Amino acid sequence: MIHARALTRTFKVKKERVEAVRGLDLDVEAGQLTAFLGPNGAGKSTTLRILTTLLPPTSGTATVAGHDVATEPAAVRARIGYVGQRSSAGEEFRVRDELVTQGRCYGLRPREAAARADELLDLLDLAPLAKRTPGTLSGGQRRRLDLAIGLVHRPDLLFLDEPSTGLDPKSRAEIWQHILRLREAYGTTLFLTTHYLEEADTMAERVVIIDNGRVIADGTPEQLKNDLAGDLVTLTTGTADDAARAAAAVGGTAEGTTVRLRVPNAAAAMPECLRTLDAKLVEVVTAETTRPTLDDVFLALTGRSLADDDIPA
Ligand SMILES: Nc1ncnc2c1ncn2[C@@H]1O[C@H](COP(=O)(O)OP(=O)(O)OP(=O)(O)O)[C@@H](O)[C@H]1O
Repeated sequence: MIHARALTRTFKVKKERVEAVRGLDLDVEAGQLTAFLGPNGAGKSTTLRILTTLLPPTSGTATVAGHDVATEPAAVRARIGYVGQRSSAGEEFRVRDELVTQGRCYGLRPREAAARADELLDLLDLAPLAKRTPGTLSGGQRRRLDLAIGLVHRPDLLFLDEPSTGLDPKSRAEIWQHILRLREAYGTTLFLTTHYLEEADTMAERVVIIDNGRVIADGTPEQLKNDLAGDLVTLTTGTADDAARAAAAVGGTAEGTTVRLRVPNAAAAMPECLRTLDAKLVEVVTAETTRPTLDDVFLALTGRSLADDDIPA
C-alpha cells in the first residue's frame, strides 16, 4: 500500500538547509494499522505530506495505493484520505451538509452523497449533531467530523496526523474506538502519527520510529520492546554500598540503594540474579520487574526520552 525508497526532503530557510527527511525507506501492507512515532521535528509530518502528495520529495520515490506520488498525484489522492492536524471542516455548513458537499466534490451523485453522509454520521456517532455547525462542536466531536470527511470517498488508505492530540482522555479513547471501528467496517489501511506512546503501544500493529529524518526502528510494539529495550529489574538493598556491589555483580547501575538492570526476560533472569547476590552476601530488600515501554525503546536507541518531548496542545 505504501512503498517509499530513499525519500528525502530538504527545506531552504534563508541560507540554512533543513534536511527534514533523509533517505527514508518504508513498506506498509494493506490493512495494517501503523503508528509513526518520533520526537518534535523528526520529519513525521513532512513524510506524511510527501506520501499524501501535498509536498514533492527532494529525491527518492514513493508509491501510495499503487501510484507514484510525484507523477500520478491525482490517482493517489483519489485513493487516500488525509486527516491533518487542522480541522478540514468549514464553518458555514451544517455537519451533514458538509459531508454531502464533500461527497459531491468527489463526484458522487446527490443521492449517493446523501447516503454516504448518513452512513458516516452513523459510523462516527455524529447523527445527533447532523444539524449543528462545526463551530458549535467540542474538540472530540470536531475530530470525528474530520475523520468522516477523510472517509467520504471510501479511501483504501487513511493518513491521520496526530488524531488524538489536544483531546481530553475520554475523547482520546472515543476517537480510538472510532478509528478501530472504521477499520473493522471497511478494512481501511491506517497510517498515523502520534505523540502518545501508550496509544501506539496498545492500538498499533506496527510501530515505525523516525529520528532526524531516518527510520531507526520498525516492528510490532512487542518485537521492539523485547529486542531493543528488555525488561527492567529494580532491586533495593539496605545500604548504598550493597547497591554498588550488587550493580557490579549483576551488570546494572546503582543509584543510592537502588539497582537497575535491563534483561531480555526478567522472569527468567531474576532467580539467577538473586543467587548471584546471595553468593556475594548482598541482602536484597525488594525486587521488582517492569515491562519496557516504547519510550524505553527510543531511549535505548538514542539515549533520549520521547516522553520529554512537548506534546503540542
Ligand atoms: N515548510 C518548512 N520550511 C522549513 N522547514 C520546515 C518546513 N516544514 C518542516 N520543516 C522542518 O523540517 C523538520 C521536520 O519537521 P516535521 O514537521 O516534519 O517534523 P515532525 O516530526 O512532524 O514534528 P512535530 O512532532 O513537532 O509535528 C523540522 O526541523 C522543521 O522545522
